[in-house]
Amino acid sequence: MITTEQVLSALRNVEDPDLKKDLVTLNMIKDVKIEDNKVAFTLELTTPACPMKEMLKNACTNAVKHFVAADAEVNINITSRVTKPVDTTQLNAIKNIILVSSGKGGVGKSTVASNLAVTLAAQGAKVGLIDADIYGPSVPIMFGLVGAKPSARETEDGKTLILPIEKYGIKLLSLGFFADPDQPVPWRGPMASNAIKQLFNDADWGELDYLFVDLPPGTGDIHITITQSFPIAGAVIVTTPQQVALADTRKGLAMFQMPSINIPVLGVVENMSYFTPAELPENKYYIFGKDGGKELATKYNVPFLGEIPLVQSITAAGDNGEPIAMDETSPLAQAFKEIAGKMAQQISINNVQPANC
Ligand SMILES: Nc1ncnc2c1ncn2[C@@H]1O[C@H](COP(=O)(O)OP(=O)(O)OP(=O)(O)O)[C@@H](O)[C@H]1O
Repeated sequence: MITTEQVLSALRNVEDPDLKKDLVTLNMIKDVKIEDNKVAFTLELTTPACPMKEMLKNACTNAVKHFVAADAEVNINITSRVTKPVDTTQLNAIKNIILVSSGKGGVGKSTVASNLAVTLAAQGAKVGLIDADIYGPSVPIMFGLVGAKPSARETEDGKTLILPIEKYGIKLLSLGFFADPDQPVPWRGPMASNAIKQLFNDADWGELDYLFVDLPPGTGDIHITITQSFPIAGAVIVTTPQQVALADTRKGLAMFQMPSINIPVLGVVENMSYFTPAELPENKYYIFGKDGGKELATKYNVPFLGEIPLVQSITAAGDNGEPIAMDETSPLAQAFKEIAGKMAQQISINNVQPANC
């Protein structure tokens, strides 16, 4: 007769390679049920985007068969409960705020933010996206919401909350929703900072696992406001491979690592890494240089999250209001899945509670 204790004891031999603890100590094994030689339990991961899902599942099965009974039939149900940084009481229902940043404009920051958001939402995470790009908010275009206006609701204590607009399962707010798309808004520093703060504090976000923030390019007032006003889980840095872009990216990255800002850099994404013609998908032309993003990540000792090729369909999808990662058949959906997985994994590592150590 197999017992729950035997199963748990076997699973103590399976370690989460990132969190460096066994799954039982990490409290990731739930609902163990045993009937004859049938062993069922739930494996609760720290993100639905976990890239090690299959590996951990196999390791659990092997551990039960090896340490308990070779003929055990193991049935594992995988769920997730996204973790949050240790000491955040502010914006409590938002577990992880992720800044998407770039040193230069036009390198694909909004494209990366939108596609990562879509990817995580498709995997079952609760996702929000704030477009804080005061110079050219692109989220309304990328989500087919040009001209959309969010509504508001009154709370019981008389406060007015903006209701984010929901599209593809993502809650969205953009500065672009509050301005005429054809009229440039000459934001002055304090005005822009206040508007951004409102998008966080005066909106009805509900519960979110990940809230992405598409920052303006460079390093400026908005960056300072956000990093000093809210608990940030980390920053994703987007660059292209050219030296001119990398030079600016270095500055952006160094800003997050300054002791006064001190925000974890979750990793570098290299966009427009190479050109691939649709008719010759095997051919890769490194027109802007090779491995610049990877080398930058190595130099600053931060993870390299992945490469995204330069392909026409990305622009077309963005312009049509459907981020490319929504198309599961596109190789880009796979690229974004890998990047999202590595990013979420990095957040989970940073969020390990000291109590577990
Ligand atoms: N990998 C890619 N392949 C082809 N086109 C791309 C790629 N990445 C981004 N683009 C296109 O490049 C343009 C700029 O991208 P995006 O708006 O994401 O950049 P950004 O860094 O957010 O710019 P901004 O500085 O305006 O905020 C868009 O038209 C987008 O569709």
